[in-house]
Amino acid sequence: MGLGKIIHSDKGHLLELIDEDVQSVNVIKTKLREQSKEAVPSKKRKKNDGKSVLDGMNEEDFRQYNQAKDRVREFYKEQHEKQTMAYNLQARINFKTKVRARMTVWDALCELSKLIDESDPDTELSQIDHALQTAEAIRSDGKPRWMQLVGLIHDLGKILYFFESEGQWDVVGDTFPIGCGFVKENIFPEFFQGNPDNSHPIYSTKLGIYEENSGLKSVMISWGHDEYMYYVAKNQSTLNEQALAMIRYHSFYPWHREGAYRYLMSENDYKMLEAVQDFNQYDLYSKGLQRYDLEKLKPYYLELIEEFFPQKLIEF
Ligand SMILES: O[C@H]1[C@H](O)[C@@H](O)[C@H](O)[C@@H](O)[C@H]1O
Ligand SMILES: [Fe+2]
Repeated sequence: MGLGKIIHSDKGHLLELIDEDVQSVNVIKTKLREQSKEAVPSKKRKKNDGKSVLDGMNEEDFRQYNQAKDRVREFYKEQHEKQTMAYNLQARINFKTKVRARMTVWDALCELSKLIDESDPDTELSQIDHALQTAEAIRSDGKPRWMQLVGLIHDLGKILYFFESEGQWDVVGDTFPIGCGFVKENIFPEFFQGNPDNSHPIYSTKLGIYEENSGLKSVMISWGHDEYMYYVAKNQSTLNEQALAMIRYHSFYPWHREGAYRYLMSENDYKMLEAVQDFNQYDLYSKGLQRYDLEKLKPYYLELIEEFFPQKLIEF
């Protein structure tokens, strides 16, 4: 066992050949998690009204950034330093002025099998596994079909990595607002010291370029898979407002988990917050669950995609 088959190149972690090695690492990790669950009775995930496949997952087994590997720290140093207003404006211009690919949602999802997220301390599986785990957890809990689809595609924007990203720092990781002061509720807040916006006369103030409670709709959130996929889905699917909020804000942990940036929120954002928090449990705690067989699940999810994406070929 080892990471011999993961290629570390300037393109980041590419998963080559088969990912059997990675699978076995994850099997061991899951077993260890289960053992430690038995040994130490600790903070179990809060339950909803009914039973959930996530019941019993241990919150403290996830997002332990103080124990995270160097790759995660290094990732966030780069991300926090390079996500500037100037970069974000340019990224949006690039996005709007061209179509990177025309393909089906399913084919795009399959691309994710080549990507391991460097920013994530909780999974070393490829992103297609994570997509299926999230969608299947939502489906097993009997949630609506639109939410199952969100589970499947919430991280689909990570294909940006194969088009025109500068690395993983402008694709993955937790997100935060640009154009106003960075706050301590972000992970590794100390790394913002190296961001030029941190000493900008306006961007470094609490509200920055925004008006109090003017709503997250008008807030620029750091560019990456969430913003990108939000625009793709908003323009080309019939997904509802909650679904689009789940896609846009699911990595905005300082907001949905740590309670920060309330001063930017509108009334309506509180409704969105509830939806995003509901979604987050599936996104985060399903990482400890089993892997699924893509081919077996394909017919179910093809139908689901068709239901909400009227065109077969999507402009990415
Ligand atoms: O939504 C998640 C979350 O923010 C994780 O912390 C991050 O590592 C992933 O890249 C992202 O997809
Ligand atoms: Fe994500």
